[in-house]
Amino acid sequence: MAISPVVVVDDLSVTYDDFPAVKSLSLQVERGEFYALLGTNGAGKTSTLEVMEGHRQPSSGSVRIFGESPTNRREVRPRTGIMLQESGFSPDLSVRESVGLIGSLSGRRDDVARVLDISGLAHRAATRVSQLSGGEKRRLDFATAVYGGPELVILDEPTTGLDIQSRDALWDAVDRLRDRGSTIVLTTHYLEEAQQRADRIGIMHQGTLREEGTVAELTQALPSVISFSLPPGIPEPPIDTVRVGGGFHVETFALQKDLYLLLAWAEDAGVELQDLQAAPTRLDDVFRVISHD
Ligand SMILES: Nc1ncnc2c1ncn2[C@@H]1O[C@H](COP(=O)(O)OP(=O)(O)OP(=O)(O)O)[C@@H](O)[C@H]1O
Repeated sequence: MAISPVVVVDDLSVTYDDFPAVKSLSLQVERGEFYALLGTNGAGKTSTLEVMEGHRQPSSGSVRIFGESPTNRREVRPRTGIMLQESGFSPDLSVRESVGLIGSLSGRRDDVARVLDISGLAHRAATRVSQLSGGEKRRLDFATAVYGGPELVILDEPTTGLDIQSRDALWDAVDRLRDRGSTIVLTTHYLEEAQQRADRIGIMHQGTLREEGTVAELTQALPSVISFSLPPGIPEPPIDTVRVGGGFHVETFALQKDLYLLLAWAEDAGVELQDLQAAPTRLDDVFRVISHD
């Protein structure tokens, strides 16, 4: 029997007054998959996630989570952990009490001390929420989302405002959830996080999904770049170059072959290639092309 996708977004539109924020968006996230939804500011990512979370009604189209409407809280909530961009905690509760309370409302079970530990909040367990720093509040958001190891975890810009150690700790915790089979939906403006971790990436711009695929699929349409400088008086190498500033760029779909040609020429001519760099196409490059208009 085929396993149905965990998230199905079908022809979704979200309109605010007359403004179309999400336009006919369709995507699916399979069980165990890590899906990153990327896009420019205002592309419609949060609006899409809010419908997935059951916090917003679609203007048209539909979203199904585990085959159910996201507003069917009894079915969906115990299986879904959500880290919003902003969430409301009672300022007078301690961190331990907040995780225990919100965790138990999810209908899942867990050991509060364990959750505090993986979220980097063990040393703040007795601190009141009102006394947490911005980064510590993000960790608390994360703690409540991963409480009980939900089957689906939705993370809306989870690492914004976190220092590098906290980011590493957060991704370690997400890796452990994935090892146990959880499905992850992420939005982030840190493209390298998506490039390193996501199985598939969707790139939104102005309300529509412009591209979708693995990192390899998304980057293959754009060339890799070799860049270098030459000492004065040296003739140009026998491959197509573009002058950029004081140096040269080679745009290529055959990185290994062209790099070899360049290095062989430099070796034969006794030329030192200065500032040599050979970079495969990055997600940033794809993102820039898509979000140009
Ligand atoms: N409640 C609202 N009322 C009116 N317009 C809204 C509302 N919420 C969002 N918008 C508009 O809808 C568009 C999409 O917003 P959304 O927050 O979904 O984008 P986003 O991709 O998450 O952006 P960012 O990366 O900046 O968080 C934006 O132009 C935003 O101004």
